[in-house]
Amino acid sequence: MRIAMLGLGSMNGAILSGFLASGVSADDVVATSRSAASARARAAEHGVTVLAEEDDAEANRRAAAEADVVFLGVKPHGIVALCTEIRDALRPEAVVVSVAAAVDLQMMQDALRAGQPVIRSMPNTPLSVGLGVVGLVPGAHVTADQTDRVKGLLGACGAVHVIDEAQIDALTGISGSGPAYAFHLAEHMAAAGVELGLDPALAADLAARTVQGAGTMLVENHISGAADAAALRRAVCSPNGTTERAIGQLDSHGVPEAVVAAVKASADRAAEMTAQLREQV
Ligand SMILES: NC(=O)c1ccc[n+]([C@@H]2O[C@H](COP(=O)([O-])OP(=O)(O)OC[C@H]3O[C@@H](n4cnc5c(N)ncnc54)[C@H](O)[C@@H]3O)[C@@H](O)[C@H]2O)c1
Ligand code: PRO
Repeated sequence: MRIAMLGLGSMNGAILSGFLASGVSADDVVATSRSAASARARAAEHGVTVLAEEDDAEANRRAAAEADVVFLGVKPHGIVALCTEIRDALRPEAVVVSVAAAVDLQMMQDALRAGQPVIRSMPNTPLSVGLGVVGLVPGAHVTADQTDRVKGLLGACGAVHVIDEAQIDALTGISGSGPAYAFHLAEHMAAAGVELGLDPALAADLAARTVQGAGTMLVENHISGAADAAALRRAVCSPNGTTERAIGQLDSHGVPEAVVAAVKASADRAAEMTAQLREQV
């Protein structure tokens, strides 16, 4: 299966790292970027061909023309223009997969040739280490076989959920944006350790491995059905112990409400962006 990755920034770069680690051959991937300098840097980093728009105005069309699956990894406001740009270069059976927030299937289908298969996705950056989460919304012209092929590709680097388009903003609020919430937590746990006198490198290591361990334990218990997040949290809290005091601080500082507000804000922003993009097309 030949793969094109148009726009090799944070998200498409993370997906590409996941693909290569899961056994996709670098020879089967052609990527594009805007500048020649970033194309060289990304090619050296991943060992794949990266064409630069700066060198070749046809870079995206060339990469798309050969591909069975085309990942669109540019910012949301650039997706429709990119669809229009590659429209006539795509093979009719090539599956276009957008990773962009807010750009709905209709906007992409309208910009591509009639009948072109399109999948809207919401991935997250831990795909780079094989622990991603992806929401997939197959468009009207996608066959079950094409969905399975994309699901198989992404499923080798994370958990894939096929969902309705109406659910994608909520999924974005949890798993699309969510890695940033976990990084934010680790960032501030480490900063507190430094305030308490720890060496910054030690504090960062403690925070990172604690988030990793808690995450792995949570997923294992979730899969087996043995315990949910609340039960695992309670198991760390000895009565009148250190953690109970700490969780009391999180609760009295409004952290549970803040997390709910954060997830909703991400979902609401996605919907707001969709409305703005619809006004522009
Ligand atoms: N970063 C995340 O965690 C994340 C998660 C889920 C979805 N997304 C989605 O991924 C998309 C990209 O976000 P990102 O964070 O990777 O941004 P980014 O800025 O890191 O990457 C975008 C890349 O596209 C390149 N680019 C722009 N126009 C181009 C063109 N015409 N041809 C070729 N390359 C072009 C840019 O140079 C840049 O490298 C967005 O639509 C976003 O909604 C991002
Ligand atoms: N990053 C993108 C954003 O912040 C989409 C989800 C994660 O808009």
